Amino acid sequence: MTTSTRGAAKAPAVLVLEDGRSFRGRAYGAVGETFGEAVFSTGMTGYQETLTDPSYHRQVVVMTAPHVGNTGVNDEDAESQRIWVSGYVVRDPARLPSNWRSRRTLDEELAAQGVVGISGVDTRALTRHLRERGAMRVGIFSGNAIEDEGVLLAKVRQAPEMSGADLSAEVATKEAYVVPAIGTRKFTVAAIDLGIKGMTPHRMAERGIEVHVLPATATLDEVYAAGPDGVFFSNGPGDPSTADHPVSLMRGVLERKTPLFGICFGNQILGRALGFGTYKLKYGHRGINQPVQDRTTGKVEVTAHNHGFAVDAPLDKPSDTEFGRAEVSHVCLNDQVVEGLQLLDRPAFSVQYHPEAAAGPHDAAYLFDRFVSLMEGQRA
Ligand SMILES: NC(=O)CC[C@H](N)C(=O)O
Repeated sequence: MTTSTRGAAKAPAVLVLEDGRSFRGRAYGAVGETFGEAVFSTGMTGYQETLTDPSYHRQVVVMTAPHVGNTGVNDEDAESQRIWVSGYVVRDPARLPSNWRSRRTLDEELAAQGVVGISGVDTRALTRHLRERGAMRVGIFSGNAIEDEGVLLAKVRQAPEMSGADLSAEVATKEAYVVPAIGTRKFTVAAIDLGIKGMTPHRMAERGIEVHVLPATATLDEVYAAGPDGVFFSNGPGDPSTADHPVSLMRGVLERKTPLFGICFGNQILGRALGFGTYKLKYGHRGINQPVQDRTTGKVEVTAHNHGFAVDAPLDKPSDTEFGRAEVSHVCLNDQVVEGLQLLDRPAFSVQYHPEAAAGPHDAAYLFDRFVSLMEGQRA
């Protein structure tokens, strides 16, 4: 669908939203056409981690930071083997990246991986539009892909929606693999890969955890084959209302009372496993500066987010669920969205945001320590 052309940064490009609004600019990265859900990220740094986060599969990411690409692309910061965003929208790309770790320009990297982008867009105007109208489908067209806007709009309206999309299996590992503990191995964790970011097993390994990363399709027997002290459910793309297999897998883990931790998609899956609903946010939370309150301590942390869906659970009091009492442990202070869940009668909790902090502030690193405490508690 896309053709990558080196040095074609000057080709004209157009971005067309499904409600008919369009923005003109220049090609950035590959030249061709692409579609996805238009979402915006407010992170001022960490574009390489964003681009390679599998949770962005089928999304066209709009950067509110006006300058992107300043530190180029290095060989250390990718969160997975490839770029997952389906398109990239920036205002003013760096003409000359500068960083001691930089190996190539972002423009070159996007082109090499066939990712169609657009530059020269008033990304703040586009973001305000998405905030008012909500996340929606979008197409980016450049070079020969540019046609009459009515034709382009019809193509955008034929692209698949994010609601109802079941995407984990498209991004997750096909084969199980092990991330060894750093130093002495203290615990073994089975991590269900629904689109896991590389930093997540690393944060566990730093705490003496040997992480057995398993495909999204893993069975309960496969989960327990590693003899895990705990089970982890990762972040991932798509609509949590479609994640029936991970939900039933998690219910099996909850029944056995094995310590359980979930991040982002994993939080939505815990919500569903407990009988709560999930819903689509108007435009989601994406960036590295979202204020969240840990209601168990009252502390506020500044956190990294990337979610378009959320759990619908009562904030005011614990709920009685099939697995005992559950409460909302964390809440976003911008909009009161549920950002964490915990069970009061079993060793299980999850957060909607990203304590692995890649990119982002490290305020929430304590959550990995909480997981370790749960596993220690189970041994005592
Ligand atoms: N980062 C994630 O795990 C995202 C979860 C889910 N796909 C959402 O958009 O809400």
